[in-house]
Amino acid sequence: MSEHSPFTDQSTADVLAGLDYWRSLEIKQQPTWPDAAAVAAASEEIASLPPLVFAGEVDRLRDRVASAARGEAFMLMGGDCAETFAGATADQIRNRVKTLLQMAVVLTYGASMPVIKVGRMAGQFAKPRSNDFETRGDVTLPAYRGDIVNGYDFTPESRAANPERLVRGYHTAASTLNLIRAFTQGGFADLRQVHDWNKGFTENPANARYDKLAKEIDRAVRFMIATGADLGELKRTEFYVSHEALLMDYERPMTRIDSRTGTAYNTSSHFLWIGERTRDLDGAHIDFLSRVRNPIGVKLGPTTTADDALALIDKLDPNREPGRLTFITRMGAEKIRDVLPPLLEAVKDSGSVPLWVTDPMHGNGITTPTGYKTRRFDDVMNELKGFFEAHRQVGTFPGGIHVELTGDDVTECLGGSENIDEATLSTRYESLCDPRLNHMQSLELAFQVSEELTR
Ligand SMILES: O=C[C@H](O)[C@H](O)COP(=O)(O)O
Ligand SMILES: C=C(OP(=O)(O)O)C(=O)O
Repeated sequence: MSEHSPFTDQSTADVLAGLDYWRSLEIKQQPTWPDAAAVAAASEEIASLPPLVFAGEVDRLRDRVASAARGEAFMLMGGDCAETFAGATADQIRNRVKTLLQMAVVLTYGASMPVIKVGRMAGQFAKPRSNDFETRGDVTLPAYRGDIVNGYDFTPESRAANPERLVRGYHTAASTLNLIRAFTQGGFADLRQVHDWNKGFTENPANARYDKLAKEIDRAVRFMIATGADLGELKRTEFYVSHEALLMDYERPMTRIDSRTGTAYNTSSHFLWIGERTRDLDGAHIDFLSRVRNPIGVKLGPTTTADDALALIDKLDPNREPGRLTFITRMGAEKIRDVLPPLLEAVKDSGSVPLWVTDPMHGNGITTPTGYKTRRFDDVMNELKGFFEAHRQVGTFPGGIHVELTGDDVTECLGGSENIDEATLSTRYESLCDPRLNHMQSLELAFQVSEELTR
């Protein structure tokens, strides 16, 4: 079995053998399952269930990512930090899709180019953690690793990793994706309706500063409708899903050989990313994802060197395939202006054209004295601005944003036009892991990014 292989000219047996090569490598952030036989049975069951996405859709997204990397489109990726099984309700899924659609309209105007909409949804159930254990008082239990692994309740039973959750994760992803497809193809995404929702946002006096931009968008949308643009096209929209490819007992059985090409596709999602904690060059996650055809993202934190970025390109995109690789930078507002430009320079000179996306959330976490994990809206915006500045400085294209958000009126991040303060956090803090922007904060961010894009 080869250590690393290109996609072409391989027998099915070789492709399949390659998909298990990661088992011989160091692997991070996996749960300790109490019952190996039960995990094997769950993985086998998942392997027998239908794919969640079709390889042709994955190919189309790769083309879209390629166009964004060339500066001809902009990517919007967003959703929960950790999706939960209980949260896979019609209302919550609708609110998230609605928020992303609203943001996309605003960004489309700012970028004057198509926006690729990707929900961090239908599979974002596994979480990497800083510590394997959590202590409350004198009780220490395994950390919560996402609903696909264990429960959030702080009891030994709930925190034990339970392989039955793997199968439930599949079914919850399936029903979530089914509703997303219904919403985005069945009329809910109608541009005229989305535009009306956005009017609600800017009519709120708290958002008066966006009035001018909102009026310009209004004129542009009305012009488009008046030109008689294809009404069918206004009603539907392309929408993709993504999640962190973390939990191998789920990702491996969801990876199948495409009958059209004989190559491997991870059919759990259109787009998959590798997290900051699992992107070791010689580790299991990088090897496994180097062998699937999906467009792949890699998170790059503040310690990333130019050599790291170049080595990741060689490993994940040896053929320099357009749309294959996305770098999602999450440097922190204080560091991005220093750390990002040298990376952009080095990669620019390498001949490879990855899509550059900013995640302004993960480098800006703080914990309040009362114990709430939160982020300041101003820090998030500061990192976003730093991202645009760095690209302007180097002459590369700032191709997208990746944001933890929800469509609900939660109080998890500080600031924004509603001025959420520390005392308010407790009123509706629902995230089981990291804090998300709420509906209003998400739209406000879209307006500010749109302003940045029009510059
Ligand atoms: O979403 C990202 C990580 O899973 C999260 O930041 C880890 O949080 P922790 O440091 O509380 O484990
Ligand atoms: C864990 C995440 O991010 P990072 O790997 O950048 O910390 C995440 O996006 O959920």
